[in-house]
Amino acid sequence: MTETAADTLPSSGADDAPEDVVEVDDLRMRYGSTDVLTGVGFTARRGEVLALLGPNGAGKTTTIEILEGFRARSSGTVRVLGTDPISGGEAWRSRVGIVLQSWRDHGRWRVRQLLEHLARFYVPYGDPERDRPRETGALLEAVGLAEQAEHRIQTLSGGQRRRLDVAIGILGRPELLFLDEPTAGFDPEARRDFHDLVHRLADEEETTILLTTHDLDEAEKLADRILILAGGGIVADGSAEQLAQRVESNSEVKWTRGGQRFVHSAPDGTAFVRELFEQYGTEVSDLEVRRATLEDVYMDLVHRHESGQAEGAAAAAAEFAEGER
Ligand SMILES: Nc1ncnc2c1ncn2[C@@H]1O[C@H](COP(=O)(O)OP(=O)(O)OP(=O)(O)O)[C@@H](O)[C@H]1O
Repeated sequence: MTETAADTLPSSGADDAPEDVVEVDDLRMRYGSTDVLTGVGFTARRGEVLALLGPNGAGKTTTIEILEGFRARSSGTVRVLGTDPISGGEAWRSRVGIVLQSWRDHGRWRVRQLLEHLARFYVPYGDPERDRPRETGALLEAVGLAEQAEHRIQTLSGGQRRRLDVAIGILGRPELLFLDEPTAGFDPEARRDFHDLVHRLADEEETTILLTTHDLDEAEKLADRILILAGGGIVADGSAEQLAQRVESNSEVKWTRGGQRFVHSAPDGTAFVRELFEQYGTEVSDLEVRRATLEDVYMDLVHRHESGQAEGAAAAAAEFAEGER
């Protein structure tokens, strides 16, 4: 990332920008006679990282493509950076970053060459608040491709190509970044570097980030808020901790006493541990308490939807989101 004054100083004009970068209300999408989205609603604020989760075919890519302006919706209200994406012009597009599929068409180009070529698009849209485009050398460093700068794209590994996709997505220092399954094919180190990059973009540049992933661990690590899309609507909206509180699941308590390992499932883990210590005191060691994880929440909500309780789940989500505001 370039080290310019725009990186480190708070941007004056940004304070006037609307807090809600994405506003979606009653979004519906029908393909032929199939309703895929039947009333999606959510907002994303400046600098917020949102993970959109949901089973295969739930409509995550459809939702993102509508927000990107690549797909016309059937009905509903959508505002992205204050504009309806379907009528967003070039200036609007320059403020949005997109990481979709790999760039397969430019195999003979060199990494730096492609980035410098694409960077020209952003030159007319530079502004004092956000220095556009990023300087290529700093960008290559930020995504871990400095050593491959002069390599042809067709010689990159799958993970390196994905890093290039990310570089292309953030080249214009976007205010809003869409990432569709960004870490598919990343090794653990690349994944961690990418997570650091996402945190830096959100914290230092107040970039709003909307990502889709099937990796619940990744969603939990990256996202300020998690949205679960199932049955055509958002059935959960909140932080991982907030969602975990919604699921009535037992805590799993493990401990060792007299050289033996014990496991117990209790509705109230804290009360059980208190009793355990009252009874056995210092004989208890290696205590572990595991509460509901994001995976438990996800499974619970998606199964509830699949077993026909979708409306109840969606209504509970709306009520919960309202209570959190
Ligand atoms: N252009 C299209 N024409 C008809 N149906 C489509 C079209 N695009 C997507 N669909 C259908 O809409 C549904 C949602 O697809 P979408 O790709 O948005 O889901 P997704 O949540 O992103 O899935 P995945 O997790 O598998 O990527 C699927 O049933 C899909 O077959």
